[in-house]
Amino acid sequence: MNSDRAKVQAELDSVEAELKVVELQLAELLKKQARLTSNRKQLLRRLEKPCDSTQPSGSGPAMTKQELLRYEKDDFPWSTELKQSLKDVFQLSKFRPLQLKAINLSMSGKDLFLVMPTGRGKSLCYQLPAVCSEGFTLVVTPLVSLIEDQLMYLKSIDVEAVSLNASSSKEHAKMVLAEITDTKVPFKLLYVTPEKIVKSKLLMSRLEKAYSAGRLSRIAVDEVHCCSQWGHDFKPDYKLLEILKRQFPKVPLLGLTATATSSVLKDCQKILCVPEPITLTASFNRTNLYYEVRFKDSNSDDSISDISALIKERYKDQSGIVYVFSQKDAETVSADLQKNGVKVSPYHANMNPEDKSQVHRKWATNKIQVVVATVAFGMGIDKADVRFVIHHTISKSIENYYQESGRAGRDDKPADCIVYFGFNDIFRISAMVAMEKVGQQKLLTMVDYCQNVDRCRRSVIAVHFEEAWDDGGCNKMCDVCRHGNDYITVDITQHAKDVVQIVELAGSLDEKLTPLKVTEAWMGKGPAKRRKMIQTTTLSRLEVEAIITSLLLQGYLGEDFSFTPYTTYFYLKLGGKAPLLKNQAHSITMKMRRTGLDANTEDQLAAGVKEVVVTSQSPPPVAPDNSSTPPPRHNKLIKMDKEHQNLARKQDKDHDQTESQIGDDQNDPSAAQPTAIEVDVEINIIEKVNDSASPLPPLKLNSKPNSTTPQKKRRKPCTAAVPAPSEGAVTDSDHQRSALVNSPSQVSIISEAAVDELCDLRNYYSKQLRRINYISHEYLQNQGCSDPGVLACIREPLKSLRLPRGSTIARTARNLWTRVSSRRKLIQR
Ligand SMILES: Nc1ncnc2c1ncn2[C@@H]1O[C@H](COP(=O)(O)OP(=O)(O)OP(=O)(O)O)[C@@H](O)[C@H]1O
Repeated sequence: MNSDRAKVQAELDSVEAELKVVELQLAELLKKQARLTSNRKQLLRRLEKPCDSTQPSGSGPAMTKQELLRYEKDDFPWSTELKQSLKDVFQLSKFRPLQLKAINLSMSGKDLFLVMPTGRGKSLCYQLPAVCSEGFTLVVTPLVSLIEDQLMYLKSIDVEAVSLNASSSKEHAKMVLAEITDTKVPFKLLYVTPEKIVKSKLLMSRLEKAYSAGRLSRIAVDEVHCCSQWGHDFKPDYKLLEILKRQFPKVPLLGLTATATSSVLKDCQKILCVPEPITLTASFNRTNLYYEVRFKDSNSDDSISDISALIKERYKDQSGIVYVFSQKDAETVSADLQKNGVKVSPYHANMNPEDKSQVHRKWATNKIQVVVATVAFGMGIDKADVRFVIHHTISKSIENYYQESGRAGRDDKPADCIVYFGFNDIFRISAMVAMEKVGQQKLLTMVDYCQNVDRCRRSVIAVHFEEAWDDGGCNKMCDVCRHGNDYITVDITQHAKDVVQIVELAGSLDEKLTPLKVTEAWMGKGPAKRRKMIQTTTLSRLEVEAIITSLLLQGYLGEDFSFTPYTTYFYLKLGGKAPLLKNQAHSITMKMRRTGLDANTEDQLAAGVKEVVVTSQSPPPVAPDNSSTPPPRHNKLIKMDKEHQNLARKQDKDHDQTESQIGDDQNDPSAAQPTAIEVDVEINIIEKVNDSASPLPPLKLNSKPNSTTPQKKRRKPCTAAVPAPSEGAVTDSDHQRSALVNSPSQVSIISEAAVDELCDLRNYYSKQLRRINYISHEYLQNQGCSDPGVLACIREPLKSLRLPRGSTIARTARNLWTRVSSRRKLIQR
């Protein structure tokens, strides 16, 4: 009954495990379906409409393409003044794409979201209307430094602008507040930080007065993506800006951003209470920027010397920025570059304001060539001739990367954006963004951008901004398009299993492994104890890291964090897709850059290719038929396989020898019995029990086999009942067994109750051994022998009391007997 239940339970467990795998596969397929459906929708939309760089918001008022085209014209009542001011005030000859349309829409009183890449001239879209309108424009900007930059610029072109922020003096604030309600208000633009709007009741009351008097002509919310938690730069005060539309419903609002996706914009629209804004999105394709990813080697990080060489040679006398991860990195990288003869200065948030503006000034006037900066050096940096932006560490998201790298080439001339991608950096950043809502997700998109070896980099960026750029438009302005398909497609299923096994093993030992520990364990550098239990690899560190990264990206591994008051630790855990690896049919591939792989490594990787190796030059080789032969593995694994085979062969040999010994025994007439019944004691399966073959009536022992595994055949009840011996003292039953003890039960092993007997024998001998051990131990100690070697030697046989798998009853019984005898001899000596 119990064995039936166990059987059913085992089957149920297996069905449940399979169901889990199917569920995961379904989830994967559903995800794929959603992706494809959305892709189809976008493509259909593109087919329906003639192609244009502007995309009216789907949520906006039903404005047709034709109607929107109207706003590109210059026959509006304000058009002449616009043209004049563009030239006279801003000293610009013509509009850039989308500027005129945005300005006309805003001048017409429409609410508008303008999504335009960094450096393309968003500011003009509210500055020019401000100059050409009555009253003033309220501009909400997140940073005081940004405000100061804008004020400086506007002052230089004689446009009156003022600001109110936390650092404004009392007198200045008083003067500005008074001017807001002055009908002869002299300024055209009022810049404020969001917290000023949220916290200053006085400011709000003055703005209400200006609104009633019709003097508040427009509201511009710069960096509007900061409203949304889904954006990469969420700022809590932005969330409270809903007050603007609530208090000033008739004033047109213009939201500006360089990086918002449509879901972020939808969120912003809701937060700002703008019911039906028109969204204009300019193409994000900065055709003059060259994108490249370089790999940092964890063994010998030579990124600094690489960067120094680039700056001194390729970018000689050209201006650039090197972005780093932390303030400390800013100092050290800057010092290292200086040592290498590059004119640089660090820049980070912890510097005092004078030092910051001094560095900014020196860089802007080309007194220093490079600023080594954290992201604090960002918004408002408007130097036209930046020829390179190098990321010493990856950014925390594609949006961040796009914006940071986008500070290059604002003058539309060619410029380079290079990122150094290091395995360890992923986890430094991951720990940093652990508390952010979608921090990990966004970081992984950046990692994917870097790990990618086959898709045009600008089209990866495009997908992120929901644009569709075809690779043809890249003009070899990214490393992938420039160097062709220099990659191999590798089947990493076995590698994945090995890595997952390492993480699984750690989990079972209640251990957490950092990515470094996983890497080292897999490369065979962990503790010897663990090394024995896992499959190690001889792949190079770079490949090992690439595979682990790929498993993280594909969801076979996941992130696990542990927080202390001072730091956040990152560990690897099993990802949601790890159970799929239990399915034999499941396979994983990854594309790996060929450049940098040495021939040996490439062979090792290629050996694991089950499917195809693709390069643009060579046709795909025919996939080997792996139905009968397992795929070759790389050297170390092959070596391990060989070791396993040798061990197996040795075991077979031992087995044969033992069998032949048994054969010899069987030649002994006293032992001449029908063939011994082969019983796998561990799983307790009785192949066949021949009742009639029993020469002696079977012995019935009370104790039952300690096994839960179902048995194939019920044994016949035995008649001769012998009570089990009690622990310690020699009992009557011990004496009853004397026959058994004095001979290795060669007779009983072929009886129909052989298995029962064996188990009972085992119990019996076990107790005997324990007793003998105890006595011998005492005895030896009494004799003054406490030599640990002797004691260990006595104890040793006790450790292996479990019967080996595949052993015959005869062999096992004899083993036990030999042990008992040898112990006895030892005591008697
Ligand atoms: N029509 C134009 N013709 C030539 N230059 C222009 C034009 N419009 C703007 N610019 C210049 O482009 C540069 C960038 O403009 P602006 O600072 O407004 O960009 P932005 O889109 O706001 O960038 P960011 O997102 O970094 O703030 C400025 O130097 C500006 O003078």
